[in-house]
Amino acid sequence: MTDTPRILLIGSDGQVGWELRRTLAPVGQVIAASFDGADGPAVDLTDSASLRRLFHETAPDAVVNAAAYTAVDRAETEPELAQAINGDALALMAELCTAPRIPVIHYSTDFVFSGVTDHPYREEDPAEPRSVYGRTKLAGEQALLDSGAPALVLRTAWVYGVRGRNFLLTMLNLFRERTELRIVDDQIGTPTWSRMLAEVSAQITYRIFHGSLDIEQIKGLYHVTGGGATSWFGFAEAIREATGSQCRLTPIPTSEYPAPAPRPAYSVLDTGHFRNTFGLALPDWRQSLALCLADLREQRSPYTP
Ligand SMILES: NC(=O)C1=CN([C@@H]2O[C@H](COP(=O)(O)OP(=O)(O)OC[C@H]3O[C@@H](n4cnc5c(N)ncnc54)[C@H](OP(=O)(O)O)[C@@H]3O)[C@@H](O)[C@H]2O)C=CC1
Ligand SMILES: Cc1cn([C@H]2C[C@H](O)[C@@H](COP(=O)(O)OP(=O)(O)O[C@H]3O[C@@H](C)C(=O)[C@@H](O)[C@H]3O)O2)c(=O)[nH]c1=O
Repeated sequence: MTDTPRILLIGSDGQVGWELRRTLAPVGQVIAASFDGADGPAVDLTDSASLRRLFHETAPDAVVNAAAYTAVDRAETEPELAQAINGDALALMAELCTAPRIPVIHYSTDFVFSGVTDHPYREEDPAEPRSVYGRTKLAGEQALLDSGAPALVLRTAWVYGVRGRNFLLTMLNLFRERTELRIVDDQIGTPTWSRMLAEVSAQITYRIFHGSLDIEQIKGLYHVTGGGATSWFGFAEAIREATGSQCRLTPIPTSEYPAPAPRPAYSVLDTGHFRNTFGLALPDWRQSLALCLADLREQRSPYTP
C-alpha cells in the first residue's frame, strides 16, 4: 500500500463530491474529475472511451464515484441517459477496477426500494425500484457487486448540504418567496448530511490505506444515513423552526403533490451493518441539520438562513 494514494474522485462538482474533495484531502492525492473538468480531468460517463482514458491517464490507487444522474422526475423521460450514467458506466468502472484490485467507493439510494415494508430496510431485503432513477441505480450497484471488484456500495438517502440541488436549499429559498407551503407528510425516510457521508467515506478510505482495513474482507453493500426518521414535512418543519421562518407549512398526502416519478412511502434504512463493521457513529438527522445550518450561516452564502 502506498503512503500517498492517488484517489480518483469522479463527480467532484456534485453535492457529495464537493464535500469529498475536502474530506479526502488528508488521505491522499485527490484527482478531482468532473463533467466539465473545472478543477481536474474532464470525464463524460456516457462515453466509455472517456472513462477508459481517465483511468489510463490518472492511474488511480482508489476510486470514489460521486457522479450520477440524480434528476428523479426527469429520469422518467430520459431512461437511456440515466441508465448510461447510473448503470452502464458502473459496469465499465467494475471492469477497470477488478483485475488491478483498485478499491472503489460508490453511492446508491433508498429509491431502490418500493417503500412497502414494516421495518427499516436491511441490505438483504429485496430491492424493487418503482422509478427509472431507482432501477438504473440498482443496475449500477449490481454491476459493481456482481463483478467481484473490491467495491463498497454505500446506499444513502435524502442527501442535503450547503451546495447543489437539495431539499434544504429548496426550502430556504421557498421560505423567502412564499407565505405558505404544502409538504408531503406520508413519505418517511432519513435526511443525510452530505458532509457526514463524505466524512465517513474518507475515514474508511484512510483505514484502507493507512490502517488495517482490508477491502477484500469488507467489500459489499452497506446502508449509510443519518439516524432517526421523519417525513418531508417533518424535515421542512425542523428547517423552519431552526431558521425562525414565518412561512406556514401544511402537511399533505403524496396524492396532493403529483410528480412524474413515484417515490417510496417508507425508505428508512437500517444502518446496523455499517455501524458494526466500521465502528463509526451516524448522528441523528436533527443534530446534523443544526451543524449544516451553522455552516451555512458561517459561509454567509446566498442561502444564509
Ligand atoms: N441527492 C440525494 O438525495 C441522494 C443521492 N444519492 C446518491 O449519492 C451520489 C451523489 O449524489 P449527489 O451529490 O446528490 O448528486 P449531484 O446531482 O449533486 O451530483 C452528481 C454529479 O454527477 C455529475 N454527472 C452527471 N452526469 C455526468 C456524466 N455524464 N459524466 C460525468 N459526470 C456526470 C454531475 O455533473 P453536472 O452537474 O455537471 O451534470 C454532478 O456533478 C449519487 O450516486 C446519488 O445517486 C443517494 C441517495 C440520495
Ligand atoms: C418543493 C416541495 C417538495 N415536496 C416533496 C416532493 C417530494 O416528495 C419531496 C422531496 O422532493 P425533492 O424533489 O427535493 O426530492 P427527490 O428528488 O425526490 O429526492 C430524492 O433524490 C434522489 C436523488 C434520492 O436518491 C433520494 O434519496 C431522494 O433524496 O418533497 C413537497 O411536498 N412540497 C414542496 O413544496
